[in-house]
Amino acid sequence: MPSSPADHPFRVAIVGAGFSGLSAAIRMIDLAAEAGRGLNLQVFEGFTAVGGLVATQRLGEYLVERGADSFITNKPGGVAMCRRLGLQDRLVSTDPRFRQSFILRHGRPTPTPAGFQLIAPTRIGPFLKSPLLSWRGKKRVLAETSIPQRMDDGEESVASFVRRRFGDESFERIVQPLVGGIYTGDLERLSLRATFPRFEQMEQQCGSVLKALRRQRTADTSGARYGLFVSLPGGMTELLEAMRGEVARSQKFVFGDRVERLRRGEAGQWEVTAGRQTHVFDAVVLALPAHGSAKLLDAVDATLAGHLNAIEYSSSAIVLSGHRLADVRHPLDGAGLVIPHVEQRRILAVSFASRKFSGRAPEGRVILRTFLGGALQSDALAADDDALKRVVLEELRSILGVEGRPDFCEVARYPSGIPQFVIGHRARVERIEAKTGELRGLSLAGNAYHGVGIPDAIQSGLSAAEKAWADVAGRVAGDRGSSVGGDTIATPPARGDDLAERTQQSAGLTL
Ligand SMILES: CC1=C(CCC(=O)O)c2cc3nc(cc4[nH]c(cc5[nH]c(cc1n2)c(C)c5CCC(=O)O)c(CCC(=O)O)c4C)C(CCC(=O)O)=C3C
Repeated sequence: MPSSPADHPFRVAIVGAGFSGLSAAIRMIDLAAEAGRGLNLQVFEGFTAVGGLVATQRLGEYLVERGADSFITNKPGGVAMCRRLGLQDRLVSTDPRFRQSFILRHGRPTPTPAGFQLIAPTRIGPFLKSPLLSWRGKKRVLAETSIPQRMDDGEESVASFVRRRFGDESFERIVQPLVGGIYTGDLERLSLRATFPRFEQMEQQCGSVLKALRRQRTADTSGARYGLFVSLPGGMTELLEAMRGEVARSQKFVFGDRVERLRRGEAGQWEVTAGRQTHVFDAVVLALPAHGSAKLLDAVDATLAGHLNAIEYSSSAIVLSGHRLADVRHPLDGAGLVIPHVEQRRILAVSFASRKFSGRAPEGRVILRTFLGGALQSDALAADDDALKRVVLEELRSILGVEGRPDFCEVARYPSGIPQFVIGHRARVERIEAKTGELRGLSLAGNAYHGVGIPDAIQSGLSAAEKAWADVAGRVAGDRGSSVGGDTIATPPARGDDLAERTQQSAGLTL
Protein backbone atom coordinates (compact mmCIF):
# COMPACT_ATOMS: atom_id res chain seq x y z
CA MET A 1 0.00 0.00 0.00
CA PRO A 2 2.42 2.62 -1.11
CA SER A 3 0.08 5.56 -1.44
CA SER A 4 -2.09 5.32 1.65
CA PRO A 5 -0.17 4.95 4.82
CA ALA A 6 -2.55 4.37 7.68
CA ASP A 7 -1.50 7.56 9.40
CA HIS A 8 -3.08 10.00 6.98
CA PRO A 9 -6.74 10.39 6.15
CA PHE A 10 -7.74 8.88 2.81
CA ARG A 11 -7.62 11.55 0.22
CA VAL A 12 -10.33 11.15 -2.36
CA ALA A 13 -11.31 13.35 -5.30
CA ILE A 14 -14.75 13.12 -6.81
CA VAL A 15 -15.02 14.81 -10.19
CA GLY A 16 -18.59 15.79 -11.02
CA ALA A 17 -21.41 16.57 -8.59
CA GLY A 18 -24.40 15.11 -10.36
CA PHE A 19 -26.37 12.28 -8.78
CA SER A 20 -23.56 9.79 -9.30
CA GLY A 21 -20.77 11.98 -7.90
CA LEU A 22 -22.80 13.01 -4.85
CA SER A 23 -23.73 9.38 -4.20
CA ALA A 24 -20.09 8.36 -4.42
CA ALA A 25 -19.22 11.08 -1.90
CA ILE A 26 -21.91 9.98 0.55
CA ARG A 27 -20.92 6.33 0.26
CA MET A 28 -17.28 7.23 0.81
CA ILE A 29 -18.19 9.20 3.94
CA ASP A 30 -20.17 6.22 5.25
CA LEU A 31 -17.38 3.75 4.50
CA ALA A 32 -14.83 5.91 6.29
CA ALA A 33 -17.15 6.31 9.28
CA GLU A 34 -17.82 2.57 9.48
CA ALA A 35 -14.10 1.86 9.35
CA GLY A 36 -13.30 4.68 11.78
CA ARG A 37 -10.84 6.16 9.29
CA GLY A 38 -10.16 9.78 8.50
CA LEU A 39 -11.36 11.02 5.14
CA ASN A 40 -10.32 14.02 3.16
CA LEU A 41 -12.75 14.36 0.31
CA GLN A 42 -12.96 17.01 -2.37
CA VAL A 43 -15.81 17.18 -4.82
CA PHE A 44 -14.89 19.09 -7.97
CA GLU A 45 -17.78 20.56 -9.91
CA GLY A 46 -17.19 22.72 -12.98
CA PHE A 47 -20.56 24.40 -12.69
CA THR A 48 -21.58 26.47 -9.71
CA ALA A 49 -24.27 24.11 -8.46
CA VAL A 50 -24.70 20.40 -7.90
CA GLY A 51 -27.07 18.30 -10.01
CA GLY A 52 -25.48 17.76 -13.38
CA LEU A 53 -28.29 17.49 -15.91
CA VAL A 54 -30.95 17.84 -13.23
CA ALA A 55 -32.26 21.08 -11.76
CA THR A 56 -35.51 22.46 -10.43
CA GLN A 57 -36.28 26.09 -11.14
CA ARG A 58 -38.78 28.49 -9.56
CA LEU A 59 -40.39 30.77 -12.14
CA GLY A 60 -42.82 33.04 -10.32
CA GLU A 61 -45.36 30.66 -8.80
CA TYR A 62 -44.31 27.81 -11.06
CA LEU A 63 -41.99 25.00 -10.00
CA VAL A 64 -40.33 23.68 -13.12
CA GLU A 65 -37.95 20.78 -13.70
CA ARG A 66 -35.30 21.46 -16.32
CA GLY A 67 -34.14 17.84 -16.59
CA ALA A 68 -35.34 14.56 -15.04
CA ASP A 69 -38.54 15.26 -13.10
CA SER A 70 -38.78 12.05 -11.07
CA PHE A 71 -37.17 8.70 -10.50
CA ILE A 72 -38.39 5.16 -10.77
CA THR A 73 -39.03 3.12 -7.63
CA ASN A 74 -38.65 -0.41 -9.01
CA LYS A 75 -34.91 0.06 -8.80
CA PRO A 76 -33.59 0.64 -5.26
CA GLY A 77 -31.08 3.49 -5.66
CA GLY A 78 -33.33 6.54 -5.44
CA VAL A 79 -35.59 5.42 -2.61
CA ALA A 80 -32.66 4.13 -0.56
CA MET A 81 -30.82 7.42 -0.93
CA CYS A 82 -33.91 9.29 0.27
CA ARG A 83 -34.07 6.99 3.27
CA ARG A 84 -30.40 7.55 4.00
CA LEU A 85 -31.09 11.29 4.12
CA GLY A 86 -34.32 11.05 6.10
CA LEU A 87 -36.39 12.14 3.11
CA GLN A 88 -38.46 8.99 2.72
CA ASP A 89 -41.59 10.69 4.08
CA ARG A 90 -41.20 13.53 1.61
CA LEU A 91 -41.54 11.32 -1.46
CA VAL A 92 -44.56 12.13 -3.57
CA SER A 93 -46.08 9.88 -6.17
CA THR A 94 -47.42 11.00 -9.51
CA ASP A 95 -50.99 12.29 -9.20
CA PRO A 96 -53.24 9.20 -9.44
CA ARG A 97 -55.90 11.24 -11.29
CA PHE A 98 -53.53 11.80 -14.20
CA ARG A 99 -51.62 8.59 -14.76
CA GLN A 100 -52.86 7.77 -18.20
CA SER A 101 -50.61 8.53 -21.10
CA PHE A 102 -51.24 9.28 -24.74
CA ILE A 103 -49.65 8.26 -28.00
CA LEU A 104 -50.16 10.37 -31.09
CA ARG A 105 -52.10 8.60 -33.84
CA HIS A 106 -52.94 10.47 -37.06
CA GLY A 107 -52.26 13.73 -35.26
CA ARG A 108 -54.55 12.94 -32.30
CA PRO A 109 -53.54 12.07 -28.72
CA THR A 110 -54.86 8.54 -28.18
CA PRO A 111 -54.73 6.79 -24.78
CA THR A 112 -52.06 4.14 -24.30
CA PRO A 113 -54.04 0.93 -23.73
CA ALA A 114 -54.28 0.19 -19.99
CA GLY A 115 -51.79 -2.48 -19.03
CA PHE A 116 -49.43 -1.93 -21.95
CA GLN A 117 -45.90 -2.54 -20.66
CA LEU A 118 -43.34 -0.85 -22.90
CA ILE A 119 -43.29 -3.53 -25.58
CA ALA A 120 -46.34 -5.69 -24.99
CA PRO A 121 -49.92 -5.63 -23.70
CA THR A 122 -50.68 -7.37 -20.41
CA ARG A 123 -54.43 -6.81 -20.72
CA ILE A 124 -56.16 -8.02 -23.81
CA GLY A 125 -59.47 -6.12 -23.48
CA PRO A 126 -58.13 -2.55 -23.49
CA PHE A 127 -55.57 -3.50 -26.13
CA LEU A 128 -58.21 -4.85 -28.51
CA LYS A 129 -60.37 -1.74 -28.03
CA SER A 130 -57.53 0.69 -28.70
CA PRO A 131 -57.64 2.59 -31.99
CA LEU A 132 -53.83 2.77 -32.03
CA LEU A 133 -53.48 -0.37 -34.17
CA SER A 134 -55.40 -1.91 -37.06
CA TRP A 135 -57.02 -5.33 -36.61
CA ARG A 136 -54.16 -6.85 -38.54
CA GLY A 137 -51.65 -5.14 -36.27
CA LYS A 138 -53.45 -6.42 -33.16
CA LYS A 139 -53.71 -9.95 -34.50
CA ARG A 140 -50.02 -9.92 -35.22
CA VAL A 141 -49.26 -8.83 -31.62
CA LEU A 142 -51.38 -11.62 -30.16
CA ALA A 143 -49.70 -14.13 -32.48
CA GLU A 144 -46.50 -13.49 -30.53
CA THR A 145 -47.13 -16.62 -28.47
CA SER A 146 -46.57 -18.75 -31.57
CA ILE A 147 -43.52 -16.94 -32.97
CA PRO A 148 -40.60 -19.34 -32.65
CA GLN A 149 -37.84 -18.58 -30.23
CA ARG A 150 -34.69 -17.12 -31.70
CA MET A 151 -31.82 -19.58 -31.53
CA ASP A 152 -28.97 -17.22 -32.32
CA ASP A 153 -27.64 -15.78 -29.08
CA GLY A 154 -25.98 -12.73 -30.67
CA GLU A 155 -27.05 -9.28 -29.56
CA GLU A 156 -30.21 -7.98 -31.19
CA SER A 157 -31.52 -4.44 -31.54
CA VAL A 158 -34.71 -3.49 -29.66
CA ALA A 159 -36.37 -2.79 -33.01
CA SER A 160 -35.42 -6.14 -34.49
CA PHE A 161 -36.68 -7.99 -31.43
CA VAL A 162 -40.00 -6.16 -31.28
CA ARG A 163 -40.61 -6.31 -35.05
CA ARG A 164 -39.77 -10.01 -35.10
CA ARG A 165 -42.03 -10.96 -32.21
CA PHE A 166 -44.86 -8.40 -32.42
CA GLY A 167 -44.79 -7.05 -35.97
CA ASP A 168 -43.96 -3.71 -37.57
CA GLU A 169 -47.18 -1.92 -36.77
CA SER A 170 -46.99 -2.27 -32.99
CA PHE A 171 -43.33 -1.35 -33.14
CA GLU A 172 -43.87 1.81 -35.15
CA ARG A 173 -47.10 2.99 -33.53
CA ILE A 174 -46.51 2.17 -29.84
CA VAL A 175 -43.15 0.74 -28.85
CA GLN A 176 -40.86 3.09 -30.77
CA PRO A 177 -42.13 6.25 -29.03
CA LEU A 178 -42.50 4.61 -25.58
CA VAL A 179 -39.11 2.92 -25.43
CA GLY A 180 -37.26 5.27 -27.77
CA GLY A 181 -38.36 8.14 -25.51
CA ILE A 182 -36.48 6.76 -22.52
CA TYR A 183 -33.16 7.11 -24.35
CA THR A 184 -34.18 9.69 -26.97
CA GLY A 185 -32.64 6.95 -29.06
CA ASP A 186 -32.87 5.01 -32.29
CA LEU A 187 -34.23 1.57 -31.42
CA GLU A 188 -32.81 0.12 -34.64
CA ARG A 189 -29.41 0.58 -32.97
CA LEU A 190 -30.06 0.20 -29.24
CA SER A 191 -29.26 -3.22 -27.84
CA LEU A 192 -32.09 -5.13 -26.20
CA ARG A 193 -29.59 -6.86 -23.94
CA ALA A 194 -28.14 -3.56 -22.75
CA THR A 195 -31.48 -1.78 -22.28
CA PHE A 196 -34.19 -4.31 -21.40
CA PRO A 197 -32.53 -7.67 -20.83
CA ARG A 198 -35.64 -8.94 -19.08
CA PHE A 199 -37.52 -9.14 -22.38
CA GLU A 200 -34.75 -11.19 -23.95
CA GLN A 201 -34.87 -13.51 -20.96
CA MET A 202 -38.64 -13.84 -21.29
CA GLU A 203 -38.21 -15.16 -24.81
CA GLN A 204 -35.41 -17.47 -23.75
CA GLN A 205 -37.16 -18.83 -20.69
CA CYS A 206 -40.83 -18.91 -21.71
CA GLY A 207 -40.55 -18.90 -25.49
CA SER A 208 -42.84 -15.87 -25.53
CA VAL A 209 -42.98 -12.42 -23.95
CA LEU A 210 -46.78 -12.49 -23.72
CA LYS A 211 -46.74 -15.81 -21.87
CA ALA A 212 -44.03 -14.59 -19.50
CA LEU A 213 -45.93 -11.37 -18.77
CA ARG A 214 -49.11 -13.33 -18.11
CA ARG A 215 -47.34 -15.41 -15.49
CA GLN A 216 -45.90 -12.33 -13.88
CA ARG A 217 -49.07 -10.28 -13.84
CA THR A 218 -50.21 -11.15 -10.36
CA ALA A 219 -47.10 -9.46 -8.96
CA ASP A 220 -47.59 -6.27 -10.92
CA THR A 221 -50.41 -3.81 -10.96
CA SER A 222 -51.65 -3.49 -14.49
CA GLY A 223 -52.56 0.17 -14.22
CA ALA A 224 -50.65 3.08 -15.62
CA ARG A 225 -46.96 2.67 -15.10
CA TYR A 226 -46.55 6.31 -14.19
CA GLY A 227 -47.37 5.18 -10.64
CA LEU A 228 -43.81 3.87 -10.46
CA PHE A 229 -42.32 7.37 -10.48
CA VAL A 230 -41.78 9.66 -7.49
CA SER A 231 -40.41 13.10 -6.75
CA LEU A 232 -40.26 15.48 -3.76
CA PRO A 233 -42.35 18.57 -3.03
CA GLY A 234 -39.42 20.83 -3.88
CA GLY A 235 -38.62 18.85 -7.00
CA MET A 236 -35.46 16.92 -7.71
CA THR A 237 -33.37 19.78 -6.37
CA GLU A 238 -34.70 19.00 -2.90
CA LEU A 239 -32.96 15.63 -3.03
CA LEU A 240 -29.83 17.07 -4.63
CA GLU A 241 -29.59 19.80 -2.00
CA ALA A 242 -29.96 17.24 0.78
CA MET A 243 -27.16 15.22 -0.77
CA ARG A 244 -24.98 18.30 -1.13
CA GLY A 245 -25.69 19.26 2.49
CA GLU A 246 -24.79 15.81 3.72
CA VAL A 247 -21.43 15.95 1.97
CA ALA A 248 -20.76 19.59 2.91
CA ARG A 249 -21.23 18.81 6.62
CA SER A 250 -17.83 17.15 6.70
CA GLN A 251 -16.16 17.56 3.32
CA LYS A 252 -15.21 20.13 0.77
CA PHE A 253 -16.65 21.22 -2.56
CA VAL A 254 -14.70 23.06 -5.23
CA PHE A 255 -17.20 24.81 -7.52
CA GLY A 256 -16.63 26.59 -10.80
CA ASP A 257 -13.25 25.20 -11.75
CA ARG A 258 -13.28 22.43 -14.27
CA VAL A 259 -10.77 19.64 -13.69
CA GLU A 260 -8.33 20.07 -16.55
CA ARG A 261 -5.84 17.34 -15.96
CA LEU A 262 -5.43 14.02 -14.25
CA ARG A 263 -2.05 12.43 -13.73
CA ARG A 264 -0.75 9.35 -12.07
CA GLY A 265 2.13 10.10 -9.70
CA GLU A 266 5.11 7.79 -9.34
CA ALA A 267 3.92 6.32 -6.06
CA GLY A 268 0.51 5.56 -7.60
CA GLN A 269 -1.18 8.65 -6.22
CA TRP A 270 -3.48 10.77 -8.37
CA GLU A 271 -2.82 14.40 -9.21
CA VAL A 272 -5.84 16.46 -10.07
CA THR A 273 -5.41 19.87 -11.64
CA ALA A 274 -8.26 22.35 -11.48
CA GLY A 275 -8.09 26.14 -11.65
CA ARG A 276 -4.28 26.11 -11.92
CA GLN A 277 -3.94 24.19 -8.67
CA THR A 278 -2.83 20.61 -8.42
CA HIS A 279 -4.01 18.43 -5.54
CA VAL A 280 -2.86 14.93 -4.65
CA PHE A 281 -5.24 12.08 -3.84
CA ASP A 282 -5.16 8.37 -3.06
CA ALA A 283 -8.27 7.74 -5.14
CA VAL A 284 -10.31 9.48 -7.81
CA VAL A 285 -13.90 8.91 -8.84
CA LEU A 286 -14.74 10.31 -12.26
CA ALA A 287 -18.49 10.92 -12.18
CA LEU A 288 -18.74 12.49 -15.61
CA PRO A 289 -20.19 11.67 -18.99
CA ALA A 290 -18.02 9.00 -20.65
CA HIS A 291 -16.54 11.53 -23.05
CA GLY A 292 -15.60 13.77 -20.11
CA SER A 293 -13.81 10.92 -18.35
CA ALA A 294 -12.14 9.99 -21.65
CA LYS A 295 -10.65 13.45 -21.96
CA LEU A 296 -9.12 13.30 -18.48
CA LEU A 297 -7.88 9.74 -18.93
CA ASP A 298 -6.31 10.16 -22.33
CA ALA A 299 -2.87 10.82 -20.85
CA VAL A 300 -3.28 8.08 -18.23
CA ASP A 301 -4.48 5.21 -20.42
CA ALA A 302 -5.25 5.94 -24.06
CA THR A 303 -6.91 2.55 -24.62
CA LEU A 304 -9.34 3.14 -21.79
CA ALA A 305 -10.00 6.65 -23.09
CA GLY A 306 -10.71 5.15 -26.51
CA HIS A 307 -13.34 2.75 -25.13
CA LEU A 308 -14.95 5.59 -23.20
CA ASN A 309 -15.03 7.83 -26.24
CA ALA A 310 -16.77 5.09 -28.20
CA ILE A 311 -19.87 5.38 -25.98
CA GLU A 312 -22.29 7.35 -28.10
CA TYR A 313 -24.61 10.04 -26.84
CA SER A 314 -27.75 11.65 -28.18
CA SER A 315 -28.56 15.31 -27.80
CA SER A 316 -31.95 16.67 -26.89
CA ALA A 317 -33.69 19.78 -25.67
CA ILE A 318 -36.71 20.44 -23.50
CA VAL A 319 -38.86 23.49 -24.02
CA LEU A 320 -40.52 24.46 -20.73
CA SER A 321 -43.69 26.50 -20.93
CA GLY A 322 -46.53 27.67 -18.68
CA HIS A 323 -50.05 28.18 -20.02
CA ARG A 324 -53.53 29.15 -18.93
CA LEU A 325 -55.64 25.99 -18.87
CA ALA A 326 -58.37 28.04 -20.51
CA ASP A 327 -56.04 28.45 -23.49
CA VAL A 328 -55.75 24.68 -23.99
CA ARG A 329 -58.44 22.77 -25.90
CA HIS A 330 -57.23 19.31 -24.82
CA PRO A 331 -58.28 18.38 -21.24
CA LEU A 332 -54.67 17.29 -20.49
CA ASP A 333 -56.19 14.46 -18.49
CA GLY A 334 -53.02 12.47 -18.24
CA ALA A 335 -49.32 12.65 -17.50
CA GLY A 336 -48.00 13.06 -20.98
CA LEU A 337 -47.91 12.27 -24.66
CA VAL A 338 -45.34 10.49 -26.79
CA ILE A 339 -45.09 10.79 -30.56
CA PRO A 340 -44.18 7.98 -32.96
CA HIS A 341 -41.49 8.85 -35.49
CA VAL A 342 -43.86 7.77 -38.28
CA GLU A 343 -46.18 10.67 -37.37
CA GLN A 344 -43.49 12.98 -38.79
CA ARG A 345 -43.83 15.74 -36.21
CA ARG A 346 -41.07 18.03 -35.04
CA ILE A 347 -41.31 17.11 -31.35
CA LEU A 348 -40.76 13.80 -29.53
CA ALA A 349 -42.98 14.01 -26.46
CA VAL A 350 -44.88 16.38 -24.19
CA SER A 351 -45.00 15.95 -20.45
CA PHE A 352 -48.01 17.52 -18.71
CA ALA A 353 -45.68 18.36 -15.86
CA SER A 354 -48.08 19.98 -13.39
CA ARG A 355 -50.60 17.16 -13.92
CA LYS A 356 -47.99 14.50 -13.30
CA PHE A 357 -47.02 16.23 -10.01
CA SER A 358 -49.75 18.45 -8.62
CA GLY A 359 -49.24 21.83 -6.98
CA ARG A 360 -46.49 23.01 -9.31
CA ALA A 361 -48.45 25.55 -11.31
CA PRO A 362 -50.68 28.39 -10.07
CA GLU A 363 -54.44 27.79 -10.07
CA GLY A 364 -55.80 27.48 -13.61
CA ARG A 365 -52.35 27.13 -15.18
CA VAL A 366 -50.37 24.22 -16.52
CA ILE A 367 -46.71 23.44 -17.13
CA LEU A 368 -45.79 21.64 -20.34
CA ARG A 369 -42.37 20.15 -21.04
CA THR A 370 -41.82 19.44 -24.72
CA PHE A 371 -38.94 17.20 -25.85
CA LEU A 372 -37.05 17.68 -29.11
CA GLY A 373 -34.09 16.19 -30.91
CA GLY A 374 -32.76 12.79 -29.93
CA ALA A 375 -31.06 10.29 -32.19
CA LEU A 376 -33.83 10.41 -34.81
CA GLN A 377 -34.27 14.17 -35.04
CA SER A 378 -30.88 15.58 -34.12
CA ASP A 379 -31.15 18.18 -36.93
CA ALA A 380 -33.94 19.89 -35.00
CA LEU A 381 -31.39 21.15 -32.48
CA ALA A 382 -29.44 23.23 -34.99
CA ALA A 383 -32.14 25.91 -34.62
CA ASP A 384 -31.63 28.73 -32.13
CA ASP A 385 -33.73 29.01 -28.98
CA ASP A 386 -36.34 31.32 -30.49
CA ALA A 387 -36.82 28.97 -33.41
CA LEU A 388 -37.18 25.98 -31.07
CA LYS A 389 -39.82 27.81 -29.06
CA ARG A 390 -41.69 28.68 -32.26
CA VAL A 391 -41.64 25.06 -33.43
CA VAL A 392 -42.89 23.88 -30.05
CA LEU A 393 -45.70 26.43 -29.80
CA GLU A 394 -46.84 25.53 -33.33
CA GLU A 395 -46.81 21.83 -32.56
CA LEU A 396 -48.58 22.31 -29.20
CA ARG A 397 -51.24 24.32 -30.95
CA SER A 398 -51.77 21.75 -33.65
CA ILE A 399 -51.70 18.68 -31.38
CA LEU A 400 -53.23 19.89 -28.10
CA GLY A 401 -54.98 23.09 -29.16
CA VAL A 402 -52.74 25.37 -27.10
CA GLU A 403 -53.53 28.99 -27.99
CA GLY A 404 -52.41 32.37 -26.73
CA ARG A 405 -49.15 33.49 -25.23
CA PRO A 406 -47.49 31.33 -22.60
CA ASP A 407 -46.68 32.84 -19.18
CA PHE A 408 -43.11 31.71 -19.74
CA CYS A 409 -41.21 29.74 -22.33
CA GLU A 410 -37.62 28.57 -21.87
CA VAL A 411 -35.24 26.17 -23.55
CA ALA A 412 -33.04 23.67 -21.70
CA ARG A 413 -30.51 22.02 -24.01
CA TYR A 414 -28.76 18.73 -23.38
CA PRO A 415 -25.98 18.35 -25.94
CA SER A 416 -24.62 14.81 -25.71
CA GLY A 417 -26.88 14.30 -22.71
CA ILE A 418 -28.12 10.73 -22.87
CA PRO A 419 -25.83 7.75 -23.49
CA GLN A 420 -26.96 5.30 -26.16
CA PHE A 421 -26.68 1.65 -25.19
CA VAL A 422 -26.10 0.43 -28.74
CA ILE A 423 -25.21 -3.10 -29.82
CA GLY A 424 -21.83 -3.89 -28.29
CA HIS A 425 -22.37 -1.61 -25.28
CA ARG A 426 -22.09 -4.35 -22.69
CA ALA A 427 -18.88 -5.73 -24.10
CA ARG A 428 -17.49 -2.22 -24.19
CA VAL A 429 -18.44 -1.61 -20.55
CA GLU A 430 -16.78 -4.91 -19.61
CA ARG A 431 -13.56 -3.78 -21.31
CA ILE A 432 -13.81 -0.42 -19.54
CA GLU A 433 -14.29 -2.08 -16.18
CA ALA A 434 -11.45 -4.51 -16.75
CA LYS A 435 -9.13 -1.63 -17.61
CA THR A 436 -10.34 0.47 -14.69
CA GLY A 437 -9.78 -2.54 -12.45
CA GLU A 438 -6.09 -2.37 -13.32
CA LEU A 439 -5.83 1.27 -12.30
CA ARG A 440 -5.60 1.31 -8.56
CA GLY A 441 -7.65 4.04 -6.92
CA LEU A 442 -9.56 4.99 -10.06
CA SER A 443 -13.27 4.46 -10.54
CA LEU A 444 -15.93 5.62 -12.93
CA ALA A 445 -19.51 6.54 -12.16
CA GLY A 446 -22.41 8.00 -14.09
CA ASN A 447 -25.26 7.05 -16.38
CA ALA A 448 -23.08 5.87 -19.26
CA TYR A 449 -22.49 2.29 -18.18
CA HIS A 450 -25.34 0.38 -16.54
CA GLY A 451 -28.45 2.55 -16.73
CA VAL A 452 -29.51 6.04 -17.71
CA GLY A 453 -31.98 6.87 -14.94
CA ILE A 454 -31.40 8.42 -11.52
CA PRO A 455 -31.48 5.16 -9.48
CA ASP A 456 -28.80 3.65 -11.69
CA ALA A 457 -26.74 6.83 -11.50
CA ILE A 458 -26.94 6.67 -7.70
CA GLN A 459 -26.04 2.98 -7.71
CA SER A 460 -23.07 3.68 -9.97
CA GLY A 461 -21.80 6.22 -7.44
CA LEU A 462 -22.10 3.75 -4.56
CA SER A 463 -20.23 1.07 -6.50
CA ALA A 464 -17.54 3.52 -7.61
CA ALA A 465 -16.93 4.61 -4.03
CA GLU A 466 -16.63 0.98 -2.97
CA LYS A 467 -14.14 0.19 -5.70
CA ALA A 468 -12.02 3.20 -4.77
CA TRP A 469 -12.26 2.34 -1.11
CA ALA A 470 -11.34 -1.28 -1.67
CA ASP A 471 -8.35 -0.19 -3.74
CA VAL A 472 -6.94 2.23 -1.20
CA ALA A 473 -8.17 0.81 2.07
CA GLY A 474 -7.68 -2.83 1.17
CA ARG A 475 -11.02 -3.74 2.62
CA VAL A 476 -14.62 -2.84 2.03
CA ALA A 477 -18.12 -3.77 3.08
CA GLY A 478 -17.36 -7.22 1.71
CA ASP A 479 -20.12 -9.22 0.09
CA ARG A 480 -23.04 -7.37 1.61
CA GLY A 481 -23.71 -5.50 -1.59
CA SER A 482 -23.76 -1.74 -1.79
CA SER A 483 -25.62 0.08 0.87
CA VAL A 484 -26.52 3.56 1.93
CA GLY A 485 -26.87 3.99 5.65
CA GLY A 486 -27.67 0.41 6.48
CA ASP A 487 -30.24 -0.12 3.72
CA THR A 488 -28.69 -2.92 1.81
CA ILE A 489 -28.99 -2.52 -1.89
CA ALA A 490 -28.43 -5.59 -3.95
CA THR A 491 -25.64 -4.85 -6.37
CA PRO A 492 -27.18 -5.49 -9.77
CA PRO A 493 -26.12 -8.73 -11.42
CA ALA A 494 -23.28 -8.20 -13.87
CA ARG A 495 -25.23 -9.74 -16.70
CA GLY A 496 -28.92 -9.94 -17.32
CA ASP A 497 -31.53 -8.59 -15.06
CA ASP A 498 -33.17 -10.87 -12.57
CA LEU A 499 -36.88 -10.80 -13.16
CA ALA A 500 -37.97 -12.29 -9.85
CA GLU A 501 -35.80 -9.88 -7.93
CA ARG A 502 -37.17 -6.86 -9.74
CA THR A 503 -40.75 -7.94 -9.35
CA GLN A 504 -40.18 -8.52 -5.68
CA GLN A 505 -38.65 -5.09 -5.31
CA SER A 506 -41.57 -3.33 -6.94
CA ALA A 507 -44.09 -5.40 -5.01
CA GLY A 508 -42.31 -4.53 -1.76
CA LEU A 509 -42.60 -0.79 -2.21
CA THR A 510 -45.31 1.02 -0.34
CA LEU A 511 -45.42 4.56 -1.56
C1 LIG B 1 -38.72 11.73 -20.92
C2 LIG B 1 -39.67 10.59 -20.79
C3 LIG B 1 -40.99 10.55 -21.24
C4 LIG B 1 -41.73 11.65 -21.99
C5 LIG B 1 -42.81 12.36 -21.27
C6 LIG B 1 -42.83 12.42 -19.76
O1 LIG B 1 -41.84 12.83 -19.15
O2 LIG B 1 -43.87 12.08 -19.18
C7 LIG B 1 -41.49 9.25 -20.88
C8 LIG B 1 -42.78 8.78 -21.13
C9 LIG B 1 -43.32 7.55 -20.75
N1 LIG B 1 -42.67 6.57 -20.04
C10 LIG B 1 -43.56 5.51 -19.87
C11 LIG B 1 -43.31 4.32 -19.19
C12 LIG B 1 -42.08 3.98 -18.62
N2 LIG B 1 -40.94 4.75 -18.64
C13 LIG B 1 -39.94 4.07 -17.97
C14 LIG B 1 -38.65 4.50 -17.73
C15 LIG B 1 -38.11 5.74 -18.12
N3 LIG B 1 -38.75 6.76 -18.80
C16 LIG B 1 -37.86 7.80 -18.98
C17 LIG B 1 -38.13 9.01 -19.63
C18 LIG B 1 -39.37 9.34 -20.19
N4 LIG B 1 -40.48 8.54 -20.26
C19 LIG B 1 -36.61 7.40 -18.39
C20 LIG B 1 -35.36 8.24 -18.37
C21 LIG B 1 -36.77 6.12 -17.86
C22 LIG B 1 -35.71 5.29 -17.16
C23 LIG B 1 -35.91 5.33 -15.70
C24 LIG B 1 -34.87 4.50 -14.99
O3 LIG B 1 -34.53 3.40 -15.42
O4 LIG B 1 -34.37 4.97 -13.94
C25 LIG B 1 -40.46 2.83 -17.51
C26 LIG B 1 -39.72 1.79 -16.73
C27 LIG B 1 -38.88 0.97 -17.58
C28 LIG B 1 -38.39 -0.23 -16.82
O5 LIG B 1 -39.22 -1.08 -16.53
O6 LIG B 1 -37.19 -0.30 -16.52
C29 LIG B 1 -41.80 2.78 -17.90
C30 LIG B 1 -42.78 1.67 -17.68
C31 LIG B 1 -44.80 5.85 -20.48
C32 LIG B 1 -46.02 4.96 -20.49
C33 LIG B 1 -46.81 5.18 -19.24
C34 LIG B 1 -48.09 4.35 -19.26
O7 LIG B 1 -47.99 3.16 -19.01
O8 LIG B 1 -49.14 4.91 -19.56
C35 LIG B 1 -44.66 7.10 -21.03
C36 LIG B 1 -45.69 7.90 -21.79
